[in-house]
Amino acid sequence: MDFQRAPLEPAPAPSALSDSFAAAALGMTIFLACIAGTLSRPVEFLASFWPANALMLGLFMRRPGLARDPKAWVASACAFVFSSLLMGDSAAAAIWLSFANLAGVVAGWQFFHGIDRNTVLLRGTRSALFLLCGCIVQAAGESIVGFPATSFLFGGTSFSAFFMWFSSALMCSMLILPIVLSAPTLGQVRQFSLQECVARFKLVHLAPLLALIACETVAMLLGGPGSLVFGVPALIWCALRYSLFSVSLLCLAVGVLKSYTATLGLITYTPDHLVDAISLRVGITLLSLGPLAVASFQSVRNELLHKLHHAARHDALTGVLGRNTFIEQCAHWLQTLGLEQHSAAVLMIDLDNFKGVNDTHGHAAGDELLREFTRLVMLHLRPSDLLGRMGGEEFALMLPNVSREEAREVAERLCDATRRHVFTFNDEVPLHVTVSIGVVHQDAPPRHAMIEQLLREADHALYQAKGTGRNRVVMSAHAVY
Ligand SMILES: Nc1nc2c(ncn2[C@@H]2O[C@H](COP(=O)(O)OP(=O)(O)OP(=O)(O)O)[C@@H](O)[C@H]2O)c(=O)[nH]1
Repeated sequence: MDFQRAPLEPAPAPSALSDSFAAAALGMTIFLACIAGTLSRPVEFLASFWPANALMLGLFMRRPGLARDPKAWVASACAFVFSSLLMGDSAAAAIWLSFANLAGVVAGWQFFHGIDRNTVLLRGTRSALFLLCGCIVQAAGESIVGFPATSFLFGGTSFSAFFMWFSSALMCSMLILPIVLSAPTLGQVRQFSLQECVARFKLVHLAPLLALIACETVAMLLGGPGSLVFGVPALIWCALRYSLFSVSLLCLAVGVLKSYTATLGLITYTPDHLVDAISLRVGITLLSLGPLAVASFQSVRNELLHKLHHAARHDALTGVLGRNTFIEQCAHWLQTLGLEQHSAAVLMIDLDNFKGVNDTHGHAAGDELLREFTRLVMLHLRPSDLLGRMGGEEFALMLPNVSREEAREVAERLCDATRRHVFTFNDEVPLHVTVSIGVVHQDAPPRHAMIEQLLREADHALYQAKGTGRNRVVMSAHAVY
């Protein structure tokens, strides 16, 4: 499914102000990236590391609405031209080079535009392969337009100019794009809790990173052509343990390190060392492909496992705990917190004459009623309360640390709220339903108290509520010993 071709999701329509702000922010980001890239220029040749184009393409892929906004293109074009002029290029060179940069982004955007969004955002099993192809297309786009300018400006053959540009663009895209695509959203950053992170941290989590540092140190000390891949096992280990974003950052760090240490070994990124420079850049590009493929595969797998785990533990219709999970969690509470002599109440809740709803309004309406009823109940619960669907139209609720009176009050409130609530299905006739509730309360549940016993007592009370006319709460007189 992940490689199925489908248009990217349309972005929500932002306001004109936020549109302009986004375009201006993009222009400023591109400008700064261009300045940073220009600083990596060897004398009399193109920059050896140029992150601006991949950054622009990545932002477009993350926010497709931006790519459809002409203001974003104008802001980026201005950023390319002004930064080039600022760094001393002639007007003709600035315009030509900027045009080449934009041509690469257009080519990359055209490639990724029709691909399934999960695949584009590196959450598909074939994402890494699509990423490589997209980077090749982007690099080809900019180098085809830009290489005549290079040989014109800096001399050398057209052949060397093309391949120098192509290999540099390919490496930059492969190192920068995954970072932009997997970077956490603002919402995720806001949710991030440093305290939680520190609490979960174990020294063993650092092992893959330390292994990578060790491998790269040995690679630097030993040198030689094979040293390019010394870090691969450690990078794969990182890909198995860390998030895709972290792995992308590590690939960038390793790529930049390799690129830099090669210059100490006297490779220069000019046509003087054409073959070595191209070979190294393609090597770095392919080096990060493996870890990125593993990391994106891992993120797909983790997401699926999370969904599977959630589906196994929750009721598919209402989203509350399933029967087994409810019993498991209540048992856990009794075994742990119950030891500290807390009190607890268990409520069995059953909609009255639900069969009539199904018969009169249809099964779909019955389903919708169950969903809405669940939402209604949830409004009256504390975060520590547990709600589970025991089957059909029967729910169980565990209220930890409540007195007998409080438990009765909660049950009465639920009964009352259900009676008053108007259920509607697809604008049809409004419907009123009632609920019967059986409650068992226990002061200081004994250690051996079984949730099954409590449920049985609550069920017995529910049976009495049904037998005495429904739409009521019955408190069990029994306690579990
Ligand atoms: N729509 C829908 N109906 C369900 C679901 N699960 C069980 N039912 C129906 O719920 C109805 C329960 O009927 P009964 O056990 O007779 O209960 P009741 O009609 O509520 O009567 P009392 O409990 O005695 O008040 C049956 O018709 C089941 O088919 C479900 O997931 N969705």
